[in-house]
Amino acid sequence: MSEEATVQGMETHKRMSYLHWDDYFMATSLLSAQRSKDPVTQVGACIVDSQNRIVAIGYNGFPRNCSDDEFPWTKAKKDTKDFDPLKDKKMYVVHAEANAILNSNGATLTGTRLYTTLFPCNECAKLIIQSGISDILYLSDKYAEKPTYRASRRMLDAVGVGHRRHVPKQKQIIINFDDILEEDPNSSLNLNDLHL
Ligand SMILES: O=c1ccn([C@H]2C[C@H](O)[C@@H](COP(=O)(O)O)O2)c(=O)[nH]1
Ligand SMILES: [Zn+2]
Repeated sequence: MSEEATVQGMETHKRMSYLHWDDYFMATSLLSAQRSKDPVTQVGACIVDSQNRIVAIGYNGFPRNCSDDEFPWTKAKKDTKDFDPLKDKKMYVVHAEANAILNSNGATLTGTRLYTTLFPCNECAKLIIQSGISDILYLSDKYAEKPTYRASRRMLDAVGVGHRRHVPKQKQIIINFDDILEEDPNSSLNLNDLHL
C-alpha cells in the first residue's frame, strides 16, 4: 500500500514522506554550500532556534566585494621555492559558520543549533562559543586529525557545546524543477530554453 492514502484520487491522510527536521536543516546547509566558489570544499551552515526557525545561513566565500575572479582559490604549497602565502585562499575566505553568524543580523543566538556540512575549525569554534550556540550537527569530519580541528574540539568540549555527526534519515533529496513545472498547466517555461 502506498504511503499516502487515496480515495477516488483524493489524498485523505497526511503525507508521510515529509522531511525530518534535522535532514531539512542539513539539506539547507548543503544547498547553501552549492553557492560556494571553492573548487575543493564547499561548506554550508544553517543556524536554527529552539522553535525550529532558521535564523541564518551561510557558505564559505570571499568577503563582500572581494572578487571571486581576482582573489585566489588555490592553496599555496609551503615547501615550494615560489611559495607565496598571499596566493592562498585561506588568507581571504570567510568560513561558512562565520558567515552564518554574521548573517544573523544581531539576533540572539543563545541556545541555537548550528548545522554545518563540515566540522568547524578552531576559528569558527571561537565564534560559535562566543555567540552562544549550544549544539553543532555536522556531516563531514574529514579534517578531524588536523591541529586546528583538534583545537576546535578541545574548546567545544571544554565549554560544553554539543557536537554530533548528523546521520541522515533519507539517503537523498531530489530537487527537480521540471517536476513542479510539469504539473503546472499555466507554466510557459520550458527548462530546455534556460541558458545555464
Ligand atoms: O570551519 C570551516 C573550515 C573550513 N571552511 C572552508 C574554508 C575553505 O574554503 C574550505 C576548506 O578548503 P580545503 O581546500 O578543503 O582546505 O572550507 C569553512 O567554511 N569552515
Ligand atoms: Zn572555520
